[in-house]
Amino acid sequence: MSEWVLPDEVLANAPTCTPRPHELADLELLLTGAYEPLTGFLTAADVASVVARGELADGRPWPVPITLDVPAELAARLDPRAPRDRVLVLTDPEGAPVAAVEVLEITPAGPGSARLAGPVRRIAEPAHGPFRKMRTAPAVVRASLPDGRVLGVIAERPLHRPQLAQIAHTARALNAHVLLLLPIASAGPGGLPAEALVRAVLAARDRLPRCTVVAVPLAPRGDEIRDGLLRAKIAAAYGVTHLLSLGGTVSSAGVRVIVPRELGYDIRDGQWRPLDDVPPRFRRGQKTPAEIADLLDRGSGLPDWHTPPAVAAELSRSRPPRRERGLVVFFTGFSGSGKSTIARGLYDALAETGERTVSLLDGDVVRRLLSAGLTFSREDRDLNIRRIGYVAAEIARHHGIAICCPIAPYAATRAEARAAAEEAGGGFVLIHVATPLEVCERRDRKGLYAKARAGIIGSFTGISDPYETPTDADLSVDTSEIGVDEAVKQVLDHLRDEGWLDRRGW
Ligand SMILES: Nc1ncnc2c1ncn2[C@@H]1O[C@H](COP(=O)(O)OS(=O)(=O)O)[C@@H](OP(=O)(O)O)[C@H]1O
Ligand SMILES: Nc1ncnc2c1ncn2[C@@H]1O[C@H](COP(=O)(O)OP(=O)(O)O)[C@@H](O)[C@H]1O
Repeated sequence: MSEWVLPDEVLANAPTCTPRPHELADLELLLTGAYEPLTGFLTAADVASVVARGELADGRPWPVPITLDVPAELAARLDPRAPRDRVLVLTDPEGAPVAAVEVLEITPAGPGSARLAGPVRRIAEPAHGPFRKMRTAPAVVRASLPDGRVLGVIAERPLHRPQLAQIAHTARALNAHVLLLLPIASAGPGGLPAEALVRAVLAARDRLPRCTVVAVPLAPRGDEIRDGLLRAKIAAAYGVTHLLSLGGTVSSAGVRVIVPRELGYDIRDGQWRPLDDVPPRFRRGQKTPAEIADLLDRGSGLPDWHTPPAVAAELSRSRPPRRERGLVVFFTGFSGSGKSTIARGLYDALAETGERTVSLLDGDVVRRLLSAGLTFSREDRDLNIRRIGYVAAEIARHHGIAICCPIAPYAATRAEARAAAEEAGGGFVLIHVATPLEVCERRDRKGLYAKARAGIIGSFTGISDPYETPTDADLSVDTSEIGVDEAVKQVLDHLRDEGWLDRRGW
């Protein structure tokens, strides 16, 4: 790492900041040497050069900008020209100091934000984070590897039988030691939490050749090619000579990339072998991630021929069947469209079966208690929906069903409610009660449309205030030509079809 030495009083008086999760992950990779040759966050010249040419300003190849953005008012307290006033202490989310950055450059980075560049130095070993003992530094890993070839495998998804066969075959063919790299910085594809991914991969360990396992705080940045190059660079830092590509793009950056042949399951003898070697009528293919997710959601279990039972058990523990998971049923639509009426019908049906605990976050009750005092301005409507979304997500976290029926006119806030439920491990079913405005206005149960037309009440949804029609509704119900029972039935059928409820009738 860097050579500079800081007096304690400089550190003690330095401002502090908790970087965002992906910046903390980058920080750890900088500190452990996994980002060799980088020693700190990149300067603007380096960033421009990396973006334009995939190399640092001095010409050394580097695929991805590694940057640190902080609030502008914090940056204003730093002076890159004054050695005693240019140190920023970086803390973990609990506020414990982890590292110091010697800020040599400050550039604007969008409204209210500044980008800092400069070398980093470790202050204390990080104390928290799952699988900490597996986060061995690259130099330590390299020293522990046997001589000869090292086959790197970046396990971004759980390892099923075909991948296990590919790893075993390639390791044998190359006569290589296997180094399994487990990305742990963010949830994996399909929302599988990083800890669950690690458990699922480790559940297959007895089916792997002898191997070294390392957890790496590596998160994708969304650019497949550059992400692939970064993965290869990091793998090389850990001592990998050959990298097995298991689906994600892996580009060569000093290591040989092996793209294995696709395998098929041969039902004649229960072996996985190259697809072309198995006649189609005896062949079963690998399941796609979407098919695997669907089997788990329905609670059907993953078949033994495809997935070792220990891996399947770990996966169904982290992604239980939908009928056991929490759920938010979120109705949206104009006033008078039928949201509350259908929601109450759904509530009664679920209460009758006793299958799940159900909470109805009734619009009137919400506005009287949870959101008392809020108006119908955009800000207050958004806050109202955020509060509903928060409570509903907590209900889902504890495996209950929450039924919500606000107008929720803005797509972005509905998306926030969906994200909150999913983050809590629950499902989110958005039901657009798509009854046309004219029908709602004709019903005018509370006389509010008449008042809105007369201008007695302002900002009325559909009349003098916007309603963003959902483009992401899971179900749409128009109540203008069906009765209440039929509307409730459509919702129940959908929830049953999608596996959220038992098929048992009532
Ligand atoms: N300006 C204005 N715009 C829309 N609605 C109004 C307004 N003023 C009062 N009401 C009554 O409040 C109910 C909507 O409240 P919500 O909490 O569902 O609205 S929002 O989701 O926060 O937009 C809604 O009740 P429902 O008919 O049950 O939807 C209206 O009766
Ligand atoms: N199929 C249907 N589903 C729901 N409500 C219906 C249906 N057909 C007619 N209605 C009537 O429409 C009105 C809907 O009002 P409400 O449920 O309070 O709407 P919202 O909660 O969307 O404001 C009620 O008077 C209800 O009886």
